Amino acid sequence: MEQAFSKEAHDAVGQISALRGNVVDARFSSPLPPQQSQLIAGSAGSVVLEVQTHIDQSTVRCIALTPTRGLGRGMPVINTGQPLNFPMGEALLGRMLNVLGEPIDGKGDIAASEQWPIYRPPLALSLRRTSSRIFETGIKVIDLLAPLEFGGKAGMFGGAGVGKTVLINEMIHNMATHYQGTSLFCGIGERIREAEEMYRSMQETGVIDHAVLIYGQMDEPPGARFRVGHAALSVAEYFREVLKNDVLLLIDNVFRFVQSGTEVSGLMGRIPSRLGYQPTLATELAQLEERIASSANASITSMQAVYVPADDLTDPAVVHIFAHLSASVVLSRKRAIQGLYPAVDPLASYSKMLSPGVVGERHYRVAQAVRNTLAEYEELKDIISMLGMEELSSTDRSTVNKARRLERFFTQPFYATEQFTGQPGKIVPVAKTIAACERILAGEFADVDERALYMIGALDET
Ligand SMILES: Nc1ncnc2c1ncn2[C@@H]1O[C@H](COP(=O)(O)OP(=O)(O)OP(=O)(O)O)[C@@H](O)[C@H]1O
Repeated sequence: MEQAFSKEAHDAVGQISALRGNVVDARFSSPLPPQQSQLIAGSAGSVVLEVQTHIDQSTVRCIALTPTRGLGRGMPVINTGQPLNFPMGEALLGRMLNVLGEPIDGKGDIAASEQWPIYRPPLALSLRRTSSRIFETGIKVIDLLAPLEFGGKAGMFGGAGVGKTVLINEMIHNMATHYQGTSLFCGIGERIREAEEMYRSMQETGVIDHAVLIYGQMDEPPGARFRVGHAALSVAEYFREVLKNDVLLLIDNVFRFVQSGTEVSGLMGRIPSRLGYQPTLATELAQLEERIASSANASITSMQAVYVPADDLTDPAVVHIFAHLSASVVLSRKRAIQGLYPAVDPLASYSKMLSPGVVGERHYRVAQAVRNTLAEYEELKDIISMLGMEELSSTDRSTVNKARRLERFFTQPFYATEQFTGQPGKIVPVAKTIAACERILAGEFADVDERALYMIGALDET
């Protein structure tokens, strides 16, 4: 039976009874620490453990949040009597922390105003607020075909190396110019180098003054990667509820959260479910995603990179993530290979905001026409590859002509890639994108070389 955290249990000392890598069993003679309790062990309490299950009347099984080097059987374990806590306060701004709330930017201690547990119940439905505002990104293809919801959850889906991280970095950059709230970046299980790069680029653009970065990267134990998302959510909730700031929560990468859950589940000896995923996948994901919500005080808008294993959009983890989002931007390898960056697949991407009531009649009409043209082109591709363009009717030829120009117009130079493309980034207001697409659809550029539309910003720059 689940017990509550209690003060009496505080400082109760147990003993390590078994140790297998990141899994530690500890025996207590006093009441067992409840699930999610934080235990400390090792010299100077350097090893942090979290209780996962009770395996019998006197033993708990824990997962380590820090490396377990130096631990051994018979060593003492101290029950802190509480779950993992994270420092909160304005002092977090401009800082980079790990899952335990320790600074990792070498800038000294953080003067926190209070400590919050990393697990908090999701906001009650009656307290949630939704809006039908659009979160404009300045990226043409996203704003037109998969507009993001202000206070909603958006996903950037893609296989390895198709541009998810670049896209998230670009959004961080674009927001610096027009977003007033706090940015919270949560790195889960990605490369350590990426954390460094992001910190540096945020310093350069000045975004860092309004940002908090929290990392559990690929070199950390699965327990740390599994819990870092919850720590970031508590910080987001603190900024929303206490400081009443709008929060932009960027997560790179949510798939790694699911994956760390799989590792933890395997370590705990649970029998895997479909494709080796943990049987608790849906619950674990919902516990994280459901906390991302907006209240009357302020909003949390989230953008999440989602790695798609083997480019398979039917992977169970990916399918579960899709279900939580109000906008899904799908990146395609085919487009990336053609150099059509950002490699957004216009037909697979989706947003529930794309309705006339939200974006307006004109935007909706243009987006539908663009989609139809691109879908027709997709269907004609087989015929073209077998018989050539000459065999197409003049109407079909005109469709292909427009679709190819639209595809090129949807490419866009990014600030995030400026160093290696040598091309300065461009932000395009959605109104200009709509007007440009109308002109392309009307056939105004039929005789213009399609390359003239490649990697430009707005049309008036050509
Ligand atoms: N908008 C873009 N413009 C030009 N090149 C790009 C763009 N987006 C991505 N690329 C190229 O693709 C590479 C991989 O991008 P990125 O690191 O964002 O991929 P990813 O999907 O996050 O990969 P991973 O899953 O491995 O983390 C970049 O280093 C760059 O060469």
